[in-house]
Amino acid sequence: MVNVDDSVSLTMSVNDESSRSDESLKHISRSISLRSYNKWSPTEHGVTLAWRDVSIYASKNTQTIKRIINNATGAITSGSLVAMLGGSGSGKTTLMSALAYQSSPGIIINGDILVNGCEIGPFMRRLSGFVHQDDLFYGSLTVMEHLTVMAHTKLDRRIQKHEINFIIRDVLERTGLMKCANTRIGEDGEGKVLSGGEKKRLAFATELLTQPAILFCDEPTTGLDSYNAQILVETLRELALKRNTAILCTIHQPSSELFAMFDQVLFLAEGRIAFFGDPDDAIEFFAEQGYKCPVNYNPAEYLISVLSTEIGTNERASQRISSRICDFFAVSEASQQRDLLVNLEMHMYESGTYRVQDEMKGFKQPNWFTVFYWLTWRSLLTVVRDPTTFPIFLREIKSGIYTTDQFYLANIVAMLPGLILEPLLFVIIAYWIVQLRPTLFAFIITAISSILVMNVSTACGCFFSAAFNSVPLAMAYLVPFDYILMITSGVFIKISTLPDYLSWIPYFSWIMYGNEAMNIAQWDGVTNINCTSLAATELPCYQSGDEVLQRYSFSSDHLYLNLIAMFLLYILFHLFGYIFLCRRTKNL
Ligand SMILES: Nc1ncnc2c1ncn2[C@@H]1O[C@H](COP(=O)(O)OP(=O)(O)OP(=O)(O)O)[C@@H](O)[C@H]1O
Repeated sequence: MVNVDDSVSLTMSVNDESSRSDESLKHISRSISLRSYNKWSPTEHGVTLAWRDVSIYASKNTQTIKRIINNATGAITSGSLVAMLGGSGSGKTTLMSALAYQSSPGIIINGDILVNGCEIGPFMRRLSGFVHQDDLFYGSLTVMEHLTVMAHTKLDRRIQKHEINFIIRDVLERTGLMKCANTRIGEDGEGKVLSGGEKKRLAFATELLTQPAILFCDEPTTGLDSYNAQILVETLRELALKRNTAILCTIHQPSSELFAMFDQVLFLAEGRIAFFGDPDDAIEFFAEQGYKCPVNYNPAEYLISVLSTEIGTNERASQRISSRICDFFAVSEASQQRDLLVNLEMHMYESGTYRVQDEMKGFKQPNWFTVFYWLTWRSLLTVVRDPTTFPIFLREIKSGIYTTDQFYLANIVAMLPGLILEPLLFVIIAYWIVQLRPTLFAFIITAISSILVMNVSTACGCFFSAAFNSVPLAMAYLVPFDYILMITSGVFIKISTLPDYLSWIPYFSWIMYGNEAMNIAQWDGVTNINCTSLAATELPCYQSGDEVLQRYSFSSDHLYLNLIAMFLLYILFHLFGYIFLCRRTKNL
């Protein structure tokens, strides 16, 4: 175990060996003073996120592997606001996702990524927040409703209700959203809803609920005008300073003012680091390489354009330029300064035996039923106000807010009231208009059968939606499946006349079960059907209810079996739906 004194003396010895300037010593010892090394406690002492020789590959299949990041080394410390810049496709999102432990399936990462001398792992979900470029929300909820659900599903279970309310108010104030607390989030293209800037701030507010030690933001200013972009970066700066949070943002073409607001800037070119240091030093470094930013020019835009690969005739020449700049940076003073900090972290990693669990076990997940309750509440609001979308579920599952079973059950429970009330209302109205059998028993069986048919149909829909990735594909299978079950429901074909190889199909037809149960309720025990009004027609005359049932190959003995069969089909479809949903979230 390494203690504070060891770490400081280690800094000194590293410093002596490398004969670094006083300034670099000051820089390093500033980060050391933020924490002690005899206990792994990023939430208490702040974080240093360091990565060394990180290469990232994407594999489409076993034959094709593409290198996206090439030997990147760097570190960010608590309280600093760092921007990652580079041309489109230079690897910003890929590197940031890897640092946040949020890489997609098929991405291979080589190299070391450490938080306070510990290899990153699933604990990053607790320790960090990730603000995605595209804001996905349940548009039918208000800002307050959204934050309430998120707070109850993300925060420690021991936090009291009044404390949760205080935390929500605090993040609303911090992000300037107090005035729109009761505004509907809304979908794009709707009337009076949150603006783009407010939605972006809501995405931050959601992440800030857990007070993350590290915050990753993927292009937070994209889509905002320069005024809103500046306000947002100011909010981030304040957060870094006051809460000691380490913040890493990827950013596209920031204005000169925005560029100067970052503590450090990291330039990527074709997966390599072209510069990492102060914004002013970046301008100076590029000028030393012969790329002096012209007066009245936006420096970030100019430096990115120097590093960007021009497609076409100049492609090779521009690749050579960016590669040369990366080579120069690798041996520059700024790079060596950064390496000191990274090497120290690596030393901690190699010699320390930190117990990540000690820090993480202090956190108590909200209990299963609390999460289930809040998801059900959100689903109910959404069902009543607006249907929802799948991408939000995938994102929230990926960030570990809840589990698939909680989500699936919550949605079933939220749908139930509608799926009971709707068929019940239909039966109450239609039953008496059509003048069906006027007994309470017949009425109850008809109502129960209708409710079960409706629920099994929805369960079947859930199963198909979970099993297929796209609506058209799900429909391509669902529609013929539905027709087959309808045809074999007993109304169109006498079931006993089906050929042997098709005779099993009605067993899967909940429409047949519902139809048989309702027919039994109407005809069982009827003995005297009056056929006089049919005399003039050629329709056959059935004298008793039994004869009617036989006409459809139904049997009055099957009444309760039909109801049980529909219930079993309901369970079966939901079970398969759940299994397929789990399959789709397995590799997230
Ligand atoms: N899973 C993947 N499989 C194959 N290639 C990938 C994968 N992810 C990223 N890439 C490729 O890696 C390169 C870098 O992508 P990345 O999204 O990290 O770039 P970026 O700098 O964030 O770009 P932009 O600014 O346009 O969002 C791109 O060429 C992209 O096509």
